[in-house]
Amino acid sequence: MNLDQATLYLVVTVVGLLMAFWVCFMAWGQPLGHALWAWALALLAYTASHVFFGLQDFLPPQVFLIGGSTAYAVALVLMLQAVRRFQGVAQNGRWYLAPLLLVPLLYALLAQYSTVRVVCSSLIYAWQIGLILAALLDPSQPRHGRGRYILLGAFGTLLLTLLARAALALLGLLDTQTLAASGRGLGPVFLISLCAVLSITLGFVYMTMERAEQRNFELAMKDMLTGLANRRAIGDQLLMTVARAQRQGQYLSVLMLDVDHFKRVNDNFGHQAGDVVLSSVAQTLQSRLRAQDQIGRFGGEEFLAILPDTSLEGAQVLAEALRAAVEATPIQWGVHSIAITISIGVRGGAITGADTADGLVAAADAALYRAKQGGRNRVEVAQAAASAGPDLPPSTERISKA
Ligand SMILES: Nc1nc2c(ncn2[C@@H]2O[C@H](COP(=O)(O)OP(=O)(O)OP(=O)(O)O)[C@@H](O)[C@H]2O)c(=O)[nH]1
Repeated sequence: MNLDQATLYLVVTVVGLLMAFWVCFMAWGQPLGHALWAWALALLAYTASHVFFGLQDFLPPQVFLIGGSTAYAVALVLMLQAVRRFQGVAQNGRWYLAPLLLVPLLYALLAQYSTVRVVCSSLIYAWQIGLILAALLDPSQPRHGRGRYILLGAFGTLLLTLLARAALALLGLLDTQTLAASGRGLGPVFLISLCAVLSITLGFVYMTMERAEQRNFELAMKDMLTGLANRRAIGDQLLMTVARAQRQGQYLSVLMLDVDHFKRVNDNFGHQAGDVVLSSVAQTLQSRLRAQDQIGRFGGEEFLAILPDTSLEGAQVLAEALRAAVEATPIQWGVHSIAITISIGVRGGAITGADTADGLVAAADAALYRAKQGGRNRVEVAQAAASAGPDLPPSTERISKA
């Protein structure tokens, strides 16, 4: 492919600088350790490598080849760092920095062996990209997100291009002498490299935005202390589940759970201990629910569990199991073992068209109230009339007003 080299390098340089500028713009206001800053630096190094090659008519061959190749290795090191910073994980060992030494040495020491240099440099870059791909495929990291797939595709293409370059050079199908003397003939490689760098930058920015969106969603819907759904999220969930149960004529049970004498925990051991107790109780409860069940923090030390397709008897058995599990799991706080119990109100069974989310919660709440009155650490079932409301607690519109 005959491409005007000067134009190509100019395009790559301008596009590289523009992308670096936009990534800096997005990173503005973030701490310097933020992944976007590392990515912006990577783009600058990538651009610098093409500036070196673009100045090939004005620089001695050794200078533009060593400078350009080393800057490219720097760009890949920084991209790996950016991915690891994004993941909040440190890269193991220091081996990933080796190309910063190997590449210039390769070009300085093996000046006359152009084929060896092209093959070795391609393999070194391919190894660097392999490290980035391994980081992206790290099983300890979340495996979803379209940005990650864009990065995998683009880095994968780049890796195959470099391996093909090494293979062609080895087979004598690439004129490495001309490459070494002038850098000419690199056109197709740089064109693919430009497309790949555009794609991976798009993928990286997209990945960052996806995570910001996910964090915002979690902030809006999750209780930060316990990690459970917050009141709004569990309320929304209940509205949807009630509508579905009514449509499909299914059972639906609701549990209202409240930690007994929680104020004493705060008073005796401090607020921090109270927080630990709450998150530990939340974990115990959640670990005993089925996948289809939902639980959320409804108030200070109060939890709401939604049990779709569950009869009253089933809900009673589960409530008793939850009560026993919390009682059997004292919470360690320094040298203290804090014994915790919960009281549970159950509203279970068939749902009619007249039932509402507020009504179910109010009925479970009334049953909880009786469990507290009855001595705590017990399960009480809502009476049939409870949802009509004779002995309901003051606020009976706890979902629709949430
Ligand atoms: N540590 C901590 N305490 C909380 C949190 N939210 C609410 N509380 C406290 O929970 C306590 C609830 O006290 P009460 O409503 O009297 O209930 P209780 O002591 O559990 O008594 P019963 O429910 O009647 O058994 C209050 O002291 C609140 O300050 C929280 O997020 N962290």
